Parts: sequence; C-alpha cells; structure tokens
Amino acid sequence: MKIGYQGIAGSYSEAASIQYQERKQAEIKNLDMLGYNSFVELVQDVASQKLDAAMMPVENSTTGLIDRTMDLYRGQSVLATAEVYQPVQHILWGVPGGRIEDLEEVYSHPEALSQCRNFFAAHPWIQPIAYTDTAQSAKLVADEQNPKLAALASPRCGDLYQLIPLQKEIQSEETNTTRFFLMESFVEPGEGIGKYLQEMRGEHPKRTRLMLYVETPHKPGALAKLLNTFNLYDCNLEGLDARPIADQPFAYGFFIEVDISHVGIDMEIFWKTLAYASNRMQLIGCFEPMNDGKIGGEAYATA
Ligand SMILES: O=C(O)C(=O)C[C@]1(C(=O)O)C=C[C@@H](O)C=C1
Repeated sequence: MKIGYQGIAGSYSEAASIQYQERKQAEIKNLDMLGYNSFVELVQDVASQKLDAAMMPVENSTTGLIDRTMDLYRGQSVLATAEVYQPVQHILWGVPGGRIEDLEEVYSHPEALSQCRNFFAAHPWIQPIAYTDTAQSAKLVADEQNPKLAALASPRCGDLYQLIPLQKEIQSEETNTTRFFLMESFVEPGEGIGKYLQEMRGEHPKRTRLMLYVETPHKPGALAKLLNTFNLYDCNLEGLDARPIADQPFAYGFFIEVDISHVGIDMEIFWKTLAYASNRMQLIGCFEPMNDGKIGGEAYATA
C-alpha cells in the first residue's frame, strides 16, 4: 500500500501514518510512505489513484476545522475510510548557542504556528514564518545553523536533524491533538450512494460515522429541515462547520458529521430523505470512529 503524507520524516502527518500502520499491522504487510509538499497534490494523486491513500490532517483540538484540507475534498473523487488522532506536542528547536531572547524568526507549518499563538503573544519580538511543514522547518534551521532561527516541530525532529530544544510543550493547549483522515479514491457508484451505504453496513458494521458536505437552499428553515431529518432517524450530530461556497459571496455549505449507528431504516431511504432537504450532498467519509471523540488517555498512550 502506498500512502502519501504532508512533509518529510518527523512531520506529524508521518507520525499519523506510522500510527495507522501499527494499528493495521495484521492487514497491511507492505506500507510505502511518500512525503509531499502540498495537500493539493496529495488529493490529486489519491483521486487519480497514483497513491492508494493519503493521511490528511482535518481537525485540531485547539484551532478547530483544518479548512485548507477539508475544502479540497469538495467535488473530488475521494473518501475518508479511517481516522487517526495524533497528539501534537511542539518543541521549539534551535541550534547550539541559540536562546529564546535572541530569536528573530520561528518557522513552522501555518497550523502549528496557530496552535502556539500564546507563545508568540508572550514573545512579540519573534516573527512566526509559515513553511511547508514542521519537519522541513526543523531541517531548514539545522541547515542554516543560525542561532537567530528556530522551528516548531515534533519531539522526533531533535534526533533526526540534530537540534537543541529551546522550549518544550510550546503549544497553547497541553492536550493539543490533530485528527487525520485516511483519504482513498472513491467514484460515486452507478447505483447511488444510498445503496453503497446499505452494503457498507453489511460488510463493515463498525463504520458508523459519516462525514458529509451539504449545501441547502438559501431560504428560511432549510438547514433546520435537514437537521430535523438527522433527528428523525436518531443520528447523533458529531460536528457541523460552515464553509464559504466558491464564487457565491456569503453563501455557505456545511461539513456535517453524524453517527449512524442507530439508523433503523434502509440507507437508501435515509440518503434520499437527506438529498430531498439539500441542493447538493457529497459523502466525504464513512469510517469507524476512534477514541469516541475523547482526546488524551489512549491517544497519548499509543503515540
Ligand atoms: O507540518 C506537519 O508536520 C504536518 O503534518 C501538517 C500539520 C497540519 O497541517 O495540521 C499536521 C499536524 C499539526 O496540526 C501541524 C501541522
């Protein structure tokens, strides 16, 4: 199996891929991991089946939905088939002789920089600089050997790139965790999504979580009508995020996550009822939930 991930060795996306590999040891014998520089390319290569899958960050416990990846799935032939919770504990890595007082620039992935807002607020002389991923930021600092530069990256990057810790656990929230989706290629089957989901229930009964992208008519009560349908079928709503629709200023679509374990009717009827209440609906994920949404404990133990 060939899995793509953002960054180079030491990135959190690589760590999430390793965690997934450990979980699936019995099923996946050979796993090839390929580092990428861009989420756009990752999604393209999954959709075109150059890759079997991509490990993509989708939500962070400190900063919420990772829209730079979630927005890429809209209209693409991809589907999340598994999720991974990866603890994200950043270290401020510098070079020998480096001191926080002398730092001028700190490099990292933009998501990682946002997760450390409190640190930058407390050290206003340091400029946060966005870079492709956390591990390449660490490598850049190691290559430059300039004590005015540092990187926010994972604990593993210290050994990998011979760096010195200037401060540990630098993220604003101690339990900072990023949730990843394993994205695979998915073309809507001719017989429709409802039938697909009904078959899925038989074959993979533990895949009780759906991630949907839905656009509702722009009229009073439209979203309420859709949400009522979930209520009608006893679906617990696990997430709801609004995202702007391209080229339709101030119109929004919704990423909706639901637990379908208590749906008592055929999934074809379920899907048709939802489709009736929406203008556009895409299945973004169908997977077995991990950690029951709880962060810490088991997730940290298995990191
Ligand atoms: O830069 C990395 O190490 C990544 O894997 C990317 C990424 C992200 O995009 O959210 C993954 C996990 C952390 O939240 C920080 C960065």
